[in-house]
Amino acid sequence: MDQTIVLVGFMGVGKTTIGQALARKLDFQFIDTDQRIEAEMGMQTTDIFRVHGEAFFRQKEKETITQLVKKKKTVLSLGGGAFLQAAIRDTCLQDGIVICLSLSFDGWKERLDDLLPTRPVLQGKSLVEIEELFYNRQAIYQSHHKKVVTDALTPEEVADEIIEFVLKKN
Ligand SMILES: Nc1ncnc2c1ncn2[C@@H]1O[C@H](COP(=O)(O)OP(=O)(O)O)[C@@H](O)[C@H]1O
Ligand SMILES: O=C(O)C1=C[C@@H](OP(=O)(O)O)[C@@H](O)[C@H](O)C1
Ligand SMILES: [Mg+2]
Repeated sequence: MDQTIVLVGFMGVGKTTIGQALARKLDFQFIDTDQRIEAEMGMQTTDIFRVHGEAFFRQKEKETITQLVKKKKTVLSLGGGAFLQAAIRDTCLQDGIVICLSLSFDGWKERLDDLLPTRPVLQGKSLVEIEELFYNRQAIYQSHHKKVVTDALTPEEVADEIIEFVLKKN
């Protein structure tokens, strides 16, 4: 099993945290596409959105993911908006094993205060608007090979469930 494992799901669900645990357990390279874009631009995501705009970020996201998904023995954690683009969904489903991380809105709400400062998409929105975004976004995450509900699991346990799936699949 050497295919790239792609983690998708709404912001704050745990893609970056679980991706790191998963890569360590599999001895795969870990790449977070937001961190990759931030390093390349020398700016935080929030500043990229503010200075260059969301369309610019989405274009960078597409270029970055299209290239990285071709790698082997890699865990690729995407940003929560990446699957808005059909081209990203298609390339990830074709070249990678796509794992959708899912969390209830009640569970997610507990993380809101931690997420607000670093997630530009949440800024200036009321809780009702955020809840609407949470549910509206769910449709794009239905493109996957496997879904893991993470509410009652630690990052390590989620990683173990993903490993069980990918080993069975191959
Ligand atoms: N399974 C989990 N249980 C509890 N907290 C978690 C879990 N996964 C992630 N977190 C916490 O949720 C927050 C967002 O995690 P992060 O990995 O940045 O999400 P994402 O990359 O999907 O936006 C962090 O504070 C992280 O520690
Ligand atoms: O959902 C989104 O549109 C975004 C999610 C973020 O990543 P996380 O899902 O890792 O928070 C990051 O890519 C950017 O702030 C936009
Ligand atoms: Mg992340």
